[in-house]
Formats: sequence, C-alpha cells, structure tokens
Amino acid sequence: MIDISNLVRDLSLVREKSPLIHNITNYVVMNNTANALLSIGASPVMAHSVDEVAEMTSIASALVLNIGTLDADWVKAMLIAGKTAQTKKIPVIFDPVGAGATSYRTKVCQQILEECKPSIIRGNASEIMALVNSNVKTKGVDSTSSSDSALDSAKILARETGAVVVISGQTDYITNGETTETVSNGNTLMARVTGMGCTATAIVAAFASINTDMLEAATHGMAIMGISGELAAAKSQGNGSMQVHFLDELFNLNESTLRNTLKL
Ligand SMILES: Nc1ncnc2c1ncn2[C@@H]1O[C@H](COP(=O)(O)OP(=O)(O)O)[C@@H](O)[C@H]1O
Ligand SMILES: Cc1ncsc1CCOP(=O)(O)O
Ligand SMILES: [Mg+2]
Repeated sequence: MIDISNLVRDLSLVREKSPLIHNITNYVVMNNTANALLSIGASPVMAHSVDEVAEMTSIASALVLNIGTLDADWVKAMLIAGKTAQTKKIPVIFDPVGAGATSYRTKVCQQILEECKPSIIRGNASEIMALVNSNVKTKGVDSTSSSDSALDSAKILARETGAVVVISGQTDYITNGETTETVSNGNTLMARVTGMGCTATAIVAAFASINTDMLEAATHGMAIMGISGELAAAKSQGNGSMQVHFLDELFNLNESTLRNTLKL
C-alpha cells in the first residue's frame, strides 16, 4: 500500500534532481513522452543510434527501452544500451509495445528480457500475457483484455525475470510476484490518446531513477499517471484537449492534490 508521504517525497525528489532519462522509444510518442517527463520535472533525451547509445546511457539515471517502432538497428542499439545500464547499475524500464502482435516483436521481447534484465516491465494486459505465453496473439498496440485478467501472468513474469511488472488499465497492478499494489485512478479517455502507456513507462522510469525500491517507484509512477489523467479528463472535451490538460495536470501536481485524489 502506498504511503502517501513517500509519494510526495519522490515527486519532490524528481523535481529537485531533474534526472536524465534516456529513452529509446518509438516515433509515434517521442514528443508526448519528452513533454511528460519535462512536466514532472525530469530531463528527457531520445537517442537511438548505435554510435552513441552507450555513451548516452552512461550519463543517464534510468533507461527506457520501448519497442513501438522497432527495426534491426534499433534492437542492436537497445541491447547495447541495456548492457551499459547494467554495468552502470541504472534501472532499465521496458515497454513491450505490441508484444504478441507479430512473432518478431515477441522474439525481440524475449531477447531484451534475457540480455537487458529490466528492473521494471510496464505493459497493457495483452502485452503482459503475450510475454508469458507465446500463443497469446494481440491485435496491435491496444489491449483486448482487462488488466485483471493478466494478473496471474504478471506474477509469473515477475518471478521468472526478477522484474517488477506493471499491468496498466482500468486498475493498474504493480507486482514483484509476491506483493501486489493497485492504483484505481485514471479515466477511460486515457486509452484514447496514443502514447499514454508509453508515457506511463517513462514516468515510472523517472521515479525508478530516484528510488531504489522498484515496487514503490513503479507504484508511485502509476499513481502520478492515474491522478493526472483523472484530473485532466474532467476538463477535457475529447482526446485532443486531453493531451494538453494531461501535461498541465502533471506539471501542477502538489501535495494536497495527491492526498485528495489518490485511490488505491
Ligand atoms: N479504462 C481505464 N480507466 C482508467 N485508466 C485507464 C483506463 N485505461 C487505461 N488507463 C490508464 O491509461 C494509462 C495507459 O494505460 P494503457 O492504455 O493500458 O496503456 P497502453 O497505451 O500501453 O495500452 C495508464 O496510466 C492507465 O492507468
Ligand atoms: C500506435 C503505435 N504504433 C506503434 S507504437 C505506437 C504507440 C503506442 O503507444 P501506447 O501503447 O502508449 O498507446
Ligand atoms: Mg503501450
């Protein structure tokens, strides 16, 4: 269960330290993700060339690996960056976008799990189930199942990999295989904005960069997402204004908003 004082403390720490978050992420969401990290007080950099990823990861406080628009060169870059992160002892946060939609994605996910040893894996229900069972086929990048239905898979994945696993959805589940936290904030409009899941992964990375307890860090990241999304949806007419309101809510979060809005 989240101790709300720790959530407030970690938000302040992100704002104070402004950690550099190295993102190897997809073309669709680069801008949203960078802006969300800036809103929370972190410092984003997007870099995916094999010629520079090792150097970039070396100066970062967390690494995001997101396979949304992967190709062979990007995969090489992700593996180099992931190994550098292990050497430098910074957390790797993995987003298996579209796992289960194609056999290529599923294969690359297994390679990243084995070679990059992510500290946290954040996906929607379909993606988390596909990582555990290669027979699970997903439609694309959006989930076709509820987060509740992926909880058993998430626990298995956490035990197999040693990572904290986050399933996003109506209820967010965050598990290390033994202990499971939940966050019930959020709004259905969030799933209608592309890149919200990728943003969740990056925000989780910002919290993992300043808190060595990965279960707590991932829970804090998902709580901040859900609270900002819920407040933004209340002011939005559709998914266009939602994007702008979401960034503003992230930017303006304060202790009383967190205390009044958090639902576990
Ligand atoms: N039905 C819902 N109700 C409340 N929040 C939701 C809902 N669906 C998604 N979210 C929130 O939207 C964000 C993105 O999650 P999700 O849509 O599952 O990721 P993805 O974009 O990777 O499929 C998360 O913070 C999640 O909590
Ligand atoms: C639509 C799309 N296609 C490839 S990556 C991507 C973005 C997916 O982002 P999210 O999973 O956060 O909605
Ligand atoms: Mg996603």
